[in-house]
Amino acid sequence: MATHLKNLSDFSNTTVPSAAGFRFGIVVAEWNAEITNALYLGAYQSLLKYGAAEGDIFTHPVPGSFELTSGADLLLKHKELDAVICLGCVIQGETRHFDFICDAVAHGVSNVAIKYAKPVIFGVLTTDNQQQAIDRAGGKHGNKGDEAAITAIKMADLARQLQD
Ligand SMILES: Nc1c(NC[C@H](O)[C@H](O)[C@H](O)CO)[nH]c(=O)[nH]c1=O
Ligand SMILES: CC(=O)[C@@H](O)COP(=O)(O)O
Repeated sequence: MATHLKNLSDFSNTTVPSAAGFRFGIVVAEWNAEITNALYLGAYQSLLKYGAAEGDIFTHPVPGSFELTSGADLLLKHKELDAVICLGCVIQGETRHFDFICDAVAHGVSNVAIKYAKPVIFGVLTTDNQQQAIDRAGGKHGNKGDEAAITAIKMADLARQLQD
């Protein structure tokens, strides 16, 4: 379903488990900071809303979305976490650089998730222009950060259920 048909912050049709006791890493790209800061705010507030403790949320900036993979890997290597949320915003420019970054990050975070058997959430906007990003970072289509946080909670809860 395309985002314009589904608000990224609407979870009225689903059950969100409690986030209490889960430990979350968040890596945030500094590129397009006005967008990624909004994504972070949405994700952080969503984690708290569903019961995560402030002391269980570990946030680290990285230069750009390409470094989200390395950031997630370092967090999982050095900290006991239940999930990592990767937040970034890649906006099409004049060259094909956009394609390479988006592809690298999507595959990269997936590989980190498999490497550590931990949920690593792809909270990265990949847009044609700035307005599309604004619309998905707290604008008319909601906040991708909210969606990423809820996804992290659900996946951490699934992992805990399967461990028991
Ligand atoms: N153009 C965007 C970038 N570019 C930077 C890369 O992510 C990376 O930091 C650089 O290539 C050095 O490795 N990053 C974004 O997050 N968003 C962009 O629109
Ligand atoms: C996604 C990018 O790296 C891009 O915004 C950089 O812009 P350009 O392709 O014009 O160099």
